[in-house]
Amino acid sequence: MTQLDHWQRYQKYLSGVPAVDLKLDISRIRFDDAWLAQMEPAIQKAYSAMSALEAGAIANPDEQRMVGHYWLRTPSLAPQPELRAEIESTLSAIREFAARVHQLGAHTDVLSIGIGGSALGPMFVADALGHPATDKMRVHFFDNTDPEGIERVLSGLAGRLDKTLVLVISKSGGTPETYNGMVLAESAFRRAGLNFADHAVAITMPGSKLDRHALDHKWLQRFAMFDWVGGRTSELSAVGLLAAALQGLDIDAILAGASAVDAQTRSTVTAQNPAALLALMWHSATGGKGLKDMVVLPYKDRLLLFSRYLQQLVMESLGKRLDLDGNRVDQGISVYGNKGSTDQHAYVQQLRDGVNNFFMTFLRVLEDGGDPHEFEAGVRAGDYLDGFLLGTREALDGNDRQSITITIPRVDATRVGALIALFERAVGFYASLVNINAYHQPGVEAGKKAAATVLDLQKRILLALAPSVKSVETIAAEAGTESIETVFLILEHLAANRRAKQTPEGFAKI
Ligand SMILES: O=P(O)(O)OC[C@H]1O[C@](O)(CO)[C@@H](O)[C@@H]1O
Repeated sequence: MTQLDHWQRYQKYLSGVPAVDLKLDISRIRFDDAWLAQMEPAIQKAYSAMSALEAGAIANPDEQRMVGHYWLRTPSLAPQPELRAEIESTLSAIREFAARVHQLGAHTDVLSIGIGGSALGPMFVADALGHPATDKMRVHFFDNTDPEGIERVLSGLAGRLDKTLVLVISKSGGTPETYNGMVLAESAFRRAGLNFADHAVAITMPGSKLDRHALDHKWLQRFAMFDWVGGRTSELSAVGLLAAALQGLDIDAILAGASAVDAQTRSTVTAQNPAALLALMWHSATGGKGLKDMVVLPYKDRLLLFSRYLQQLVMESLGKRLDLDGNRVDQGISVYGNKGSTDQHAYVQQLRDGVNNFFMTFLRVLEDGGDPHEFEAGVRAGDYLDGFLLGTREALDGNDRQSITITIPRVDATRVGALIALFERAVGFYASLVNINAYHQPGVEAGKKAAATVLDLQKRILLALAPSVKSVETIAAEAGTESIETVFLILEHLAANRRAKQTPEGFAKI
């Protein structure tokens, strides 16, 4: 393809959301008009499915749930007046609560405890939009059950726990990692002579285990999560908005950015629908079978966590064994990436020259910000950054590596909302194209059950341990299992934590 061909193709397929100055360039994916025409009936079907979903259909058939994250930013679209009222009253409660906290000035820090969709969105938004000089409160996260990780965050809050507000976020209200984080936070407050309830806020479904705990212990406040919002699409519910409002971020602009993208991506004219084009490009690049990975490379430090956020949104939504008709399909698209140009000094070598098993999604931010220092005549740090992006895009293309480029003017609240909405809808469209349910996660449930089985086995192993050394095989038999390997691995962990004694012959009680 000549340089003139590139220019013409770029102009021909450029789309975007003018209301938020977002552009989508798909010209470096190798598709043609004939392929687009062939996909048109499938994408029209996806539009119909999406419109039914937005009208309140049971779009998650396995769990018999509506899927309503689009209503969060346009409550007037909610299919029932009670739902609209719930969204609006929760939003008002968030605004009022944050304003009150800021006004009282008693809290300087926020500790957000959650995992998966109850952490990745809040972490991404806090990092993308926060600034130490302007944030009204500092935000910290527990997003795991790693005791050392938790201790590290707590030590960063030492001396300020009395000024720390704790948000415990769990849609289900029963996620073990979040529960453990909550218990460890409670005990840190207790050790500091503080009443945890005076600092604690729950964000969960009404009636959940967490909701009952918060109610029983008279926590400061409870915010509702809705049954019809999935964890990975919950950033624009109380899950993400409360922490953002406390941090002092413009949550109305986040919602407006998302709403603007929603409005445009409801178009059934494919050339004017960037979310549909994105989904179609994923299909073209991966053969509709996940044959290539999605590498997400924002050339902007503030967007570093976007790829992590997208990892859950895309992979938990699209990674499915069965399609909607029950056929085995083993679907999904793998997502990874950090940021440019940093990653050019890490794995981009393989992308350019090695195995061609990916397509790139560049995120380009036009305004540089920061110090306009010129390193040489007319050349600033931001010129290097953009130059590296453009150069890498070209170099990859030159070696038959495909890419998509999304351009925004700056990383601000509007654009962050816009990016979230763009990818949420692209995921929904792609799921329709490959006929899967994007809104359940049966595989994760299996992992949770397996972990519970391991913990249960550990209890029996502890009972089987005695002062005299027993072989692993004996302990396994006494614990009532044939999984000798798992028994050994559990004992190895217990011994490393001085909860069992390991000898060459086996294990004993300490
Ligand atoms: O908000 P919850 O219910 O604690 O769930 C956290 C995460 O766990 C999952 O259910 C699966 O692990 C995610 O889908 C979800 O975002």
